[in-house]
Amino acid sequence: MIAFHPVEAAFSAVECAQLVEIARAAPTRDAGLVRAGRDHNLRRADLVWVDDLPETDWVMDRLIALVREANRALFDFDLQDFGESPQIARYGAEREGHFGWHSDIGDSPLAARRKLTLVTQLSEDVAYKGGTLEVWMNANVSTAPLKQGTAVLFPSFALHRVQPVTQGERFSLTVWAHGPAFR
Ligand SMILES: O=C(O)CCC(=O)C(=O)O
Ligand SMILES: [Fe+2]
Repeated sequence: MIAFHPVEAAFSAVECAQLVEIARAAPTRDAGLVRAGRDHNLRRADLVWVDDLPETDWVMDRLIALVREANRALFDFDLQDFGESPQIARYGAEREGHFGWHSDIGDSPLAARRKLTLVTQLSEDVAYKGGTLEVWMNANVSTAPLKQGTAVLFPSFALHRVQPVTQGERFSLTVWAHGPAFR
């Protein structure tokens, strides 16, 4: 089983910058978790849902193509739909934005069907300190490349975390692909 799969230049630098600007202009929600209730010790981030943002249809098209290709080449999961809006998260140093160890599979009917997670680095690596995304599988913890525009895909059941941002701010774009239970 593959721990995670990086895809370089999933989005161009110009596209990443554009998404960050659109997200900045939108009203944010405090990060909720897959289970109802908010635990700021577990996650501190500002969230916007891409479906709520203007002129972002191309984003979903790109994400679908990326997931399709990686799934065909590597994971071979039975995926059926993208039932949730992609999200853009901002982790800021002003409150040590972070996300502790978690799996993306949750209790709600939608979160329970998550099978593949894709996360794209929208910020330049020099824009922040800390903020590394780490994925724990097969007894190894792997760090996602920091390069702007690089995406990583991993099974949604894999434990992962975002280390606290200690300087600057980090933006990421996350989407989940859904399907029937593993069997
Ligand atoms: O921002 C990230 O790098 C990861 C986001 C994440 O794990 C999530 O939204 O479930
Ligand atoms: Fe996650």
